[in-house]
Amino acid sequence: MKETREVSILTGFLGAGKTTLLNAIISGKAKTRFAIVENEIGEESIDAELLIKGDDNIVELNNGCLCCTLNDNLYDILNQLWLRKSSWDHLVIEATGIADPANIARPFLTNESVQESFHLKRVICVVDAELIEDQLKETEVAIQQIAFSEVILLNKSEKVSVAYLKELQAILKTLNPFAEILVALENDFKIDALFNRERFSNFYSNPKPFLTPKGMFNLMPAETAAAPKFGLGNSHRKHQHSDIETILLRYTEDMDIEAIQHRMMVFLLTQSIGVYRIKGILFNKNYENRVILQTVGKGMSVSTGHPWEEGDKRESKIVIIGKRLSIYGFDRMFRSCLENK
Ligand SMILES: Nc1nc2c(ncn2[C@@H]2O[C@H](COP(=O)(O)OP(=O)(O)OP(=O)(O)O)[C@@H](O)[C@H]2O)c(=O)[nH]1
Repeated sequence: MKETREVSILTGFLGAGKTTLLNAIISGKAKTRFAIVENEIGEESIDAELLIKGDDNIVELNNGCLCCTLNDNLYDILNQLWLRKSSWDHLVIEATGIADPANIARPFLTNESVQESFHLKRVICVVDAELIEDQLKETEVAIQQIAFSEVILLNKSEKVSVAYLKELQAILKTLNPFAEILVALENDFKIDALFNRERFSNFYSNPKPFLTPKGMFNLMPAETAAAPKFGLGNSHRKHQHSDIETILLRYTEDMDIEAIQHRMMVFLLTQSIGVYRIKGILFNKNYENRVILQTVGKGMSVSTGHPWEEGDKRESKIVIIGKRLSIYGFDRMFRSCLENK
């Protein structure tokens, strides 16, 4: 029998907890050797810096969202991974937070040569229990992600009441009655249960959401306007099939870590409408490690990242994802947090 490798696709809206789950998978299923494809919207990798480093084959794919540029890149990566298949057992593809997983799954469901070697076992959707209702109202892709998955992992459940959690499960069931819904409690991701579930054999490759309650979701039309370019090294991009855009800012000067936390707190409370996600790797020469700044909705976290090694390019990189973003405004805000500005 021909050798094959199993594949899981990890989907879920921006900030739901995909990378956090991936870290738990990598460290929790010690006997399985994972190959990981990390797809990011911006052209700069931030998530790879947030992953636990190990012997795993981690491939970063940051020159486009896999779901809209599908894509010689994925075929190249599958070929490369196949050549070194003796070093891994299971492939996990982490989609971007705004990807339609059906598009990523398509080659595994329709391309015979891919199917000969790679077996798509499941699509796992991580859901932010606190924010998903708003996300469902604002973006169609949040519905597509839930509708296409075999397993829905209701994450950040400690942030909502038990009664609301039940209500939420009923809403998710209307979007996808076939999926198994697991509730992650206090970072217990139920990894074995996640990996028990397999694809339904009769599931077609481009589903519409089931029984979407009429009038419940106000879906935004997609825009296709070209994004303006800004400055050296900074960029402003639009996802090809939605009005969600990305800004990347870089600074080589020392970032004042206290100042940026304070500034971000005020920003999140007063000005953050339309900003879904901010991820920053911050540099300050007085810190031996990278400082990781993240926001999801109005929540913010600051943590310690990997140490700076010799040869690393020492700079702060900040990615902002949302709608109708002003690169000038964000640049001004982050510049005001630089030391010796
Ligand atoms: N309170 C709480 N925070 C969590 C939980 N899981 C993840 N987070 C936090 O949520 C933020 C986003 O988590 P990520 O794992 O980076 O989310 P993601 O889905 O990979 O985000 P994108 O790459 O932007 O799509 C981080 O600050 C995490 O620490 C949880 O169960 N509870």
